[in-house]
Amino acid sequence: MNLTTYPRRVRLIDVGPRDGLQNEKQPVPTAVKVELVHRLQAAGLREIEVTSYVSPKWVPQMADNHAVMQGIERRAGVRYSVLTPNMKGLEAALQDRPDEIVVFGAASEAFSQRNINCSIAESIERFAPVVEAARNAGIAVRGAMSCTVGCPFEGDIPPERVGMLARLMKDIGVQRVDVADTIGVGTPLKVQRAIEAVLAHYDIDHVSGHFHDTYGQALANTLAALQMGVWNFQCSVAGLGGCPYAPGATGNVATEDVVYLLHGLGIDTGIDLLALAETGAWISEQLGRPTGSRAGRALLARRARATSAGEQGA
Ligand SMILES: CC(C)(COP(=O)([O-])OP(=O)([O-])OC[C@H]1O[C@@H](n2cnc3c(N)ncnc32)[C@H](O)[C@@H]1OP(=O)([O-])[O-])[C@@H](O)C(=O)NCCC(=O)NCCSC(=O)C[C@@](C)(O)CC(=O)[O-]
Repeated sequence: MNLTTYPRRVRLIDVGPRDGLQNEKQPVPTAVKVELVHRLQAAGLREIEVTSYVSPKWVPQMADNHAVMQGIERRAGVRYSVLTPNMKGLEAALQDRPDEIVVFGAASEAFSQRNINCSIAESIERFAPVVEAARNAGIAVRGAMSCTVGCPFEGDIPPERVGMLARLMKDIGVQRVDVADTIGVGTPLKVQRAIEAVLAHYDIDHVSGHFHDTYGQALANTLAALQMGVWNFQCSVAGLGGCPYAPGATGNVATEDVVYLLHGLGIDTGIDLLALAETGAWISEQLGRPTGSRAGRALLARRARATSAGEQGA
């Protein structure tokens, strides 16, 4: 039997505090965001996307970026990243010393206009000085690439457009890129083609997968990316989230579900799955709804059954 070789370890970036919470209608208290970061790092996450320095008129939920960054107790070995769409965002972020900033562009013109109010070409012009200033300040730079398989306004996006965006990101000095299926319409082959187009410009160690789960394909897409050797993924605890400018899209694939898949494949993540499931249940309770993670729900239910059986046996 020809068994596929998977990476031996995988690095997960939990984007729950940022992507997960940015679309919440009710204000989420700063203290809850800070505690979420603390719980994620206690569960073993080594990369956390904490907040974004965007216009509070566009995304009110992230208006407390400074307070969140100042509130977290940083752990050695954990990388804290933040989104910065322009120089104004970077200047604000620099005061809080993130380890990494994220510029975010799109492979779709229509989405770029709706999300950041400019064309793809203009976005790259805006990002260039942001990338340069961040790198001069010793801060790493990631580039999020939205709509790499489909766009809520333009439909299917051909891989060549994704490759073109990756080249533009590379040209301005972005060190690694995320291949994002913003609205979760991708299926494994489409996702693999998008990644393949990016691999013409970035090596496999500098490409990550970011899959929303709208059509229930995110785990299959994760597996398809793993089969290509991708070993960095973004996901969101409890499956929180979605972009306010991507109508109809649901949250990211739940971190717990990805960890369950990876551990089942014998891949090391350094994450304590039960602690992560508890974190997913906790943040969902704070938001007043059940967790969106199936693995998280199942694990906690199994533990509750075991506890109750133990109590009855005692
Ligand atoms: C990019 C802008 C700012 C352009 O917005 P704009 O209106 O074109 O900006 P502007 O430069 O004309 O400025 C207009 C006003 O915004 C202020 N402003 C300008 N910049 C900032 C800033 N950085 N921080 C705070 N305020 C800012 C600026 O000071 C001014 O304030 P006013 O004079 O009117 O009071 C706006 O479109 C914006 O904030 N967009 C953010 C959209 C966003 O955050 N989307 C979600 C994140 S992306 C995502 O979720 C996808 C991802 C990454 O997860 C991957 C995937 O799944 O696809």
